[in-house]
Amino acid sequence: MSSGDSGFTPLPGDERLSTAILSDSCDATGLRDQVLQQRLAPLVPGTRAIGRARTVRFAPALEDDPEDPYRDAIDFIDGIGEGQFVVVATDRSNDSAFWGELFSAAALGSGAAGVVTDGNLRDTDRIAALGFPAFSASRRPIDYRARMRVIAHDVDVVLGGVRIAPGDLLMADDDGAVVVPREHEATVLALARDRAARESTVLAELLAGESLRAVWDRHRVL
Ligand SMILES: O=C([O-])CC(=O)C(=O)O
Ligand SMILES: [Mg+2]
Repeated sequence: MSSGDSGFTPLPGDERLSTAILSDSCDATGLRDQVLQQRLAPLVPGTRAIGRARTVRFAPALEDDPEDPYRDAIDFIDGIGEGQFVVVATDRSNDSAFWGELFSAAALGSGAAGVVTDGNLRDTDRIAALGFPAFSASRRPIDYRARMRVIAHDVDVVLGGVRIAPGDLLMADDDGAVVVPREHEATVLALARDRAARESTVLAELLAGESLRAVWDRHRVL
């Protein structure tokens, strides 16, 4: 996908979608390995984000270009479009942070859905204050210059053992993150939307005092 491709536009009711519902819907489609094995936690509990993956890969590097040390990251971030979910793949690096307040501000200004990384974030209190949805393995305040560098963007990456292609649908919340390959998106989303609606009914019936057995037998959804 090029940086200009459109993002994901949620429909009314999509606020009921969750990673659990999308995961169940992937399972029902025969896609049983779409949930990242590593839980990349939101900076702010309760954060959820859904969007199209826009990928970037980092690898170790002991040198940088003192003239323009952030060139590749700047080029990547300036190409972010509405509804894109930034995916920063680092091979689980703890060598540096990869994303902070100012990258978040730029992404937010471009209408990005959020960022997820198997590495570290920094400026975390400030990212939280911006309200930018951010999910990471951990946090560390150290700059990536002359430690790590961008080696590619808009390529397939692997995060938490799951392959993510540019343009795949990605959702993250408190439970973890799920990747829906683009070619299966229509099927999985239709199942997920139906499931979300049925779960709302089930929830209401359970809260009204009906037995789990009666509700399960009627709706076959949990
Ligand atoms: O980790 C970085 O170099 C990026 C950073 O500080 C920011 O976005 O404010
Ligand atoms: Mg910063």
